[in-house]
Amino acid sequence: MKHNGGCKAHAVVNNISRNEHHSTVGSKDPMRGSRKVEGHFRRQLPLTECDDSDHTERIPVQFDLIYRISEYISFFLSSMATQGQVITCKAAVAYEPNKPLVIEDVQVAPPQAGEVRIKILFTALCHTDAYTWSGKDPEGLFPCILGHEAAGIVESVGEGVTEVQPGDHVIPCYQAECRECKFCKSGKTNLCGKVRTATGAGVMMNDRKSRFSVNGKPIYHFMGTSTFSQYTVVHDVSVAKIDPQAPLDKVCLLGCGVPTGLGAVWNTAKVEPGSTVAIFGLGTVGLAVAEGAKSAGASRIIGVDIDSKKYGLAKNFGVTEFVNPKDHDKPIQQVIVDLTDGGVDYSFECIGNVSVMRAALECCHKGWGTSVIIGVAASGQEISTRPFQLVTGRVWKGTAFGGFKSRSQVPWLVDKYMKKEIKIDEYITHNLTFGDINKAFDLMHEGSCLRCVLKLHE
Ligand SMILES: NC(=O)C1=CN([C@@H]2O[C@H](COP(=O)(O)OP(=O)(O)OC[C@H]3O[C@@H](n4cnc5c(N)ncnc54)[C@H](O)[C@@H]3O)[C@@H](O)[C@H]2O)C=CC1
Ligand SMILES: N[C@@H](CCC(=O)N[C@@H](CSC=O)C(=O)NCC(=O)O)C(=O)O
Ligand SMILES: [Zn+2]
Ligand SMILES: [Zn+2]
Repeated sequence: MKHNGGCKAHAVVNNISRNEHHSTVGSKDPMRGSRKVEGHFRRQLPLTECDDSDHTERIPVQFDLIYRISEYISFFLSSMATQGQVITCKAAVAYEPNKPLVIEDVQVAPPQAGEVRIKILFTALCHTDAYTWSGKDPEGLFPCILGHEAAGIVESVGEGVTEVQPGDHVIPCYQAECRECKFCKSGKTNLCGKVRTATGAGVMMNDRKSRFSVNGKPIYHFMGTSTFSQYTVVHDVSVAKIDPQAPLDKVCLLGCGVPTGLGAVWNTAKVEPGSTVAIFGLGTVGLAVAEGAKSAGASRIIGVDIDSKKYGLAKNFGVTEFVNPKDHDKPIQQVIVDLTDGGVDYSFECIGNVSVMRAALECCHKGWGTSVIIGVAASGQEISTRPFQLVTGRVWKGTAFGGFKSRSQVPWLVDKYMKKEIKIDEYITHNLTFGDINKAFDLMHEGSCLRCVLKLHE
């Protein structure tokens, strides 16, 4: 007799089926159906139908456990062979601003004290990677290995690392959390000061040197993560250990864009039920703001984008109305003020355009409206408005990683995804292999691409 969905084992079967289905959407994965001992492939095991007897109901659970143990042993043995050694692997090197990334053999040194070497299995591309690659980031250094939205497995750890070990499934976090510095202890911010000077300078804290090189020439790290590499080295305070059952080809998105949008609403703005919200820019970050606002009970969620095609998609994330500034002669802030009886309660800038940041502030309601800057603007750009806008009660804020404390809260976000309480799959519009990374950047500039996930190992 076929299962009817009521048993515990069936829940596991459903979970596996769901992940298997989504992992293949839009993908021509030659590994599909194989038993590759890595991340989400574990889910692609053939499952026998379960029936109502206790015996057959337990089969998928036991199978899953056995597979997890064998996966762990296999990974442990392979990492024994590489621990303490330089690993030569493929990485995408950005040699100069805007010049195509070059996939080549890179030497990755072993982790030193307080460092973790991670085998990156999947990485997505974020607009900030393109921003730094464009040469407009004042902290941008070349040659470097970009990438900061990824998931992988710990290969080896340096001296003194206690919170992760080889085999752990992890998400590298560009925003560290040491729990000891004055930022971490303040309880007022998710920013951490422990390794920030090093990550901004493209090196590791210990010796202020890079762990990456090509034929002896150092290559800079980026954002303390450098996930466009099959192996990377990060500080231990920048590693979130996650549920090993989570599909790494999905939860890699929890390294940046999705938490940023959700957290901007939940942590930074603290949107209340019934609030009105305007979102400028409906890319992944803006759509995650919409998702967060919907879950917070916002009554109206107005999406603003110069690409009208975004509206159809945005409705699925909670956007209730859409405005294209190109359809109006009036300034966009005036359009929104007129639509909302004096302005919205909260607005979010998710583009990185300083003129739009001004509009986002000025479309907020007098007396209490709060605008949150999320977008990253180019070097030399500055924001401006009449101080009267603030004198009359509007509040201007900004957010990094949505105010989430990375090591503590990324695992919580993974659990929320596993419980289907937050979306991830819906943001993934494209899946490509690592060799197609330059094509993935081209796609990013097309309106139809939200997130493109790259598979780093065949
Ligand atoms: N503060 C933080 O922690 C983070 C900031 N970011 C930044 O957030 C921004 C958004 O990132 P993504 O969603 O990945 O980018 P995206 O490029 O996918 O989305 C931007 C959207 O803005 C729209 N747009 C462009 N110009 C516009 C204008 N003048 N008016 C209205 N809409 C306009 C585009 O059509 C697009 O839909 C970027 O600047 C990125 O660097 C990203 C992640 C974290
Ligand atoms: N390097 C840039 C600033 C880039 C920036 O603002 N980064 C965001 C994250 S963007 C992710 O996609 C951030 O969290 N900033 C806080 C931080 O400590 O870096 C510049 O110098 O302008
Ligand atoms: Zn990002
Ligand atoms: Zn800290």
